[in-house]
Amino acid sequence: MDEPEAPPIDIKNEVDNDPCPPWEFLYTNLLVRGDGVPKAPEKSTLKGCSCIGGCPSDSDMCECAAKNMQLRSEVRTTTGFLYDSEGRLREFDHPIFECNDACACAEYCNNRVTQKGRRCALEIRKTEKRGWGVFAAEDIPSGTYLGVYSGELLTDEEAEVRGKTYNDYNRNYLFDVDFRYIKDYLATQRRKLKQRYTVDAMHVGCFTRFFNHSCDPNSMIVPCVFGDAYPEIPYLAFFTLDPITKGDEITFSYKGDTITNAQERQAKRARYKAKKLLGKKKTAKPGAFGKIDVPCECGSVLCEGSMWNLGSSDDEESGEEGEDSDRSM
Ligand SMILES: C[S@@+](CC[C@H](N)C(=O)[O-])C[C@H]1O[C@@H](n2cnc3c(N)ncnc32)[C@H](O)[C@@H]1O
Repeated sequence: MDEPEAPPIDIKNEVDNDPCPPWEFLYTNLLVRGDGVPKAPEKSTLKGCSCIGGCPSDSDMCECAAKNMQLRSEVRTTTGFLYDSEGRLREFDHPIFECNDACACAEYCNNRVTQKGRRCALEIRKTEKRGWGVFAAEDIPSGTYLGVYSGELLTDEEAEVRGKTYNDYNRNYLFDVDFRYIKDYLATQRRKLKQRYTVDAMHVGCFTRFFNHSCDPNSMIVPCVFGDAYPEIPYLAFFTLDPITKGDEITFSYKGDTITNAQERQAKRARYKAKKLLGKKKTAKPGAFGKIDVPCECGSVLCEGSMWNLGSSDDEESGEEGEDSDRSM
């Protein structure tokens, strides 16, 4: 995935003398497929729309717009595409089906956003307690595409083996691709989920491998599919949830429990502040999958004390359904 308009990413460290993060990985925006993972779909297997010029997002006449609608069970409040006319994501709860190489529509179609790459300015900076992190180098509106979680695409079995080793070193770059929508979508095509996949950004990846966890994140991953040849292997696309101010750290939740509605997020913060829960952290227990028992240092008012899903919660706000992954990040 080329990013012709992506501004360079500066690396800064005002914490200690490390000149840059350990550069122990190959930099790419692509997924490098491991053993047992199917090859990227041939163009001939992709299904596209037959729109001329830009796709009409307010009409189901566009096959791609219809695809974006079909898993949205709730009342339609918006038209077909998940992007607005500025290319900002306006709904975070659904997989994105972007127009692809098999579509007849033009390059300027509103339904081609992540494939054009990052446009916002970012920095990688050392933090006091969370290693290196990613920061905004300009104000960034909500719904802005940030980048893709690239890396080695592994079968679940291979990831399980690697995860045990990574946990010994206290660093984990595995992200399970087990979004809720996948089974529903495959069912619409009379297919069953046969294999689960994980992206490993330890040895191969891009700046997104430096996103730290927060219990009150300002970005999240939304699965993005180009064509439907392999809906079980979407790109993991990061979008800002809230407007982000220049200098803020950009984070996501490793637990996949992100509240996508802005008012609900605000209301939860207000509840936690009112109850003076700041500083009252849960004790991190050993993970159900042998995950690292590292205390969370996100510092947010919603901090739950742990970066990972560690089994049952005794928190008064427990019961929120996990959305993405519960084995790795
Ligand atoms: C995907 S990496 C993120 C980049 C990492 N900070 C680095 O320097 O390479 C995940 C690791 O970052 C650290 N980390 C991320 N979020 C954290 C948090 N909220 N509190 C403490 N450590 C965190 C943990 O060591 C975790 O295993």
